[in-house]
Amino acid sequence: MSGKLATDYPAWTKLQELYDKDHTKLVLKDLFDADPERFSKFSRAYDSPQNDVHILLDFSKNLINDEVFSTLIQLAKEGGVETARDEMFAGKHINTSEDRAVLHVALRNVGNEFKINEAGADEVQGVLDHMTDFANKVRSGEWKGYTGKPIDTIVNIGIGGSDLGPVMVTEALKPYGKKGLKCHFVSNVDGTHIAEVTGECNPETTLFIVASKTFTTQETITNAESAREWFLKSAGDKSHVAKHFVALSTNTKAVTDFGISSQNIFEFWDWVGGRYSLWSAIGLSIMLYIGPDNFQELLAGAHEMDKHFLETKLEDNLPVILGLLGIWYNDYYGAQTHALLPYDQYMHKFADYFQQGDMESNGKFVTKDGRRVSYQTGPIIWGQSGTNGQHAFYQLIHQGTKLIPADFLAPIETQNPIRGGLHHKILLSNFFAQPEALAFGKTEEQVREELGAQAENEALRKSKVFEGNRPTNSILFQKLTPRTLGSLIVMYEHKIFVQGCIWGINSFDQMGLGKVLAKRILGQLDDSSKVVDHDSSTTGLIKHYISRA
Ligand SMILES: O=P(O)(O)OC[C@H]1O[C@@H](O)[C@@H](O)[C@@H](O)[C@@H]1O
Repeated sequence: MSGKLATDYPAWTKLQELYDKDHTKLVLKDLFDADPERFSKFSRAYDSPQNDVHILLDFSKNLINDEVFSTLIQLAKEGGVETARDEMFAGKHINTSEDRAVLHVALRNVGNEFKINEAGADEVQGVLDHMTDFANKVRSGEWKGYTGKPIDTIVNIGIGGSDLGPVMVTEALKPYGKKGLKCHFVSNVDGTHIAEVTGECNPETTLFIVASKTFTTQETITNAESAREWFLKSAGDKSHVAKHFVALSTNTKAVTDFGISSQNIFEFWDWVGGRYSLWSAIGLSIMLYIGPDNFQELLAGAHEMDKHFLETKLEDNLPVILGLLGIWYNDYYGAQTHALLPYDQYMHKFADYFQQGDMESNGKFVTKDGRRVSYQTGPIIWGQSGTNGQHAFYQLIHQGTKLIPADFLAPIETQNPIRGGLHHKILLSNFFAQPEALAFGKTEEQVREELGAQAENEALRKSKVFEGNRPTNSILFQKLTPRTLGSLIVMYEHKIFVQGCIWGINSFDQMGLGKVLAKRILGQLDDSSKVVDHDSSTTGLIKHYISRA
């Protein structure tokens, strides 16, 4: 990552020329009519080395032709994606503002294939062993609560990267979860969240996992203190905390100050970014739920996709292709958003997860060398599982005025083949139908034929036209196994990397402003005479609150 501006690259300029010259001609119907081989040309199959993960990426329904595609690949070359990628894997401090390496790839370095020289990288296995030992004890019932009962409920207390990954993965891998083990996730500082969750827990059989890289995050520490208070109301003796509270953190001092025993700390390192941390100790709730073997599978799938990203030439490289297509719409077509639409109910938190993954990474307006960009960077990521989204917001994607590139994802095999697979066939028929409808729409002529005598009603006729030409990727994978999920997550992680690299921004830092202001305001909320140094709106709001609280 050079910190260069994307506009410095000749391919960037050439893409603008291609857009100006050709975008009116990039009509999917015509492109498919002109080339019967378009699907095979613009799709790529990924098969894992042991042939247990299959992912097909069909990107033929994108507004591209050969020249656009090859120029996008050229942009990746000029943008130094390969060099930056190699630097990341080698442990170079590519997070320049924080002078840190970016080594989530070291967390899933199965078999130590990548040689990484960075303090802590050689401790990864030790922490995994610690997690495995602990998970086995809890899952087998050997680990007992303060009254001698086994644990049947885990509560992960964390926010942002210390919450979203564990939530998303435990939901996605429910079929692999331990029956009878309940998992809760408390993130919001709104007391409602912890109160509702503890309301469902028995202190004798509940394990709290306090997940915080820094162990200073106000929401998490407040929730953890409240959980401890709730627990001690029943347990009485503080020495029981050790059986019911563990911590996942890089800040061991703050954890022991909190009262958690040093044996119950699962560590990680400053080169693990919060939004890339589910592979680290932050994944303890995942391991407890799906078991160490399945967690290992998740890591293996992640590692295999790392290798794919590292070793595959750019034009066949899934994260590179996804990243470049995103740039094409974001920077040339003016698309503001990108939708993630998994046709798998278990993936219902996938878009939420990548909302943070992508938007916190690439929502930046200065390059790594401090220049303001003159182009759009990270897109707004959103989405929902299909088919629910179809009955909510797809109308706007089909007939609205905005261009919304979307990724459709679906498993070939369902985990729940009820009624002879009927549900899954219906689900998949929608998965196939939507991108087709988005691409090819319905012309006024077709509407006229359908309407018969009513076709003379011009308003009615026009309202039924679907212009089509709305771009999508279709991603079909075999089955949502732990290994496949690991690969899918990493495919998107590296997509974000590719884009950040070309935009010249630092995808791995995060500067918080709201957090600092909130702390100052907290000290003013009890006394209106303390409400100083704000604009009149903020002052008015705080004083209104104080007068009525
Ligand atoms: O894990 P901790 O340190 O509590 O941070 C929790 C979260 O805080 C947010 O503001 C972001 O920076 C996230 O990336 C991070 O995951």
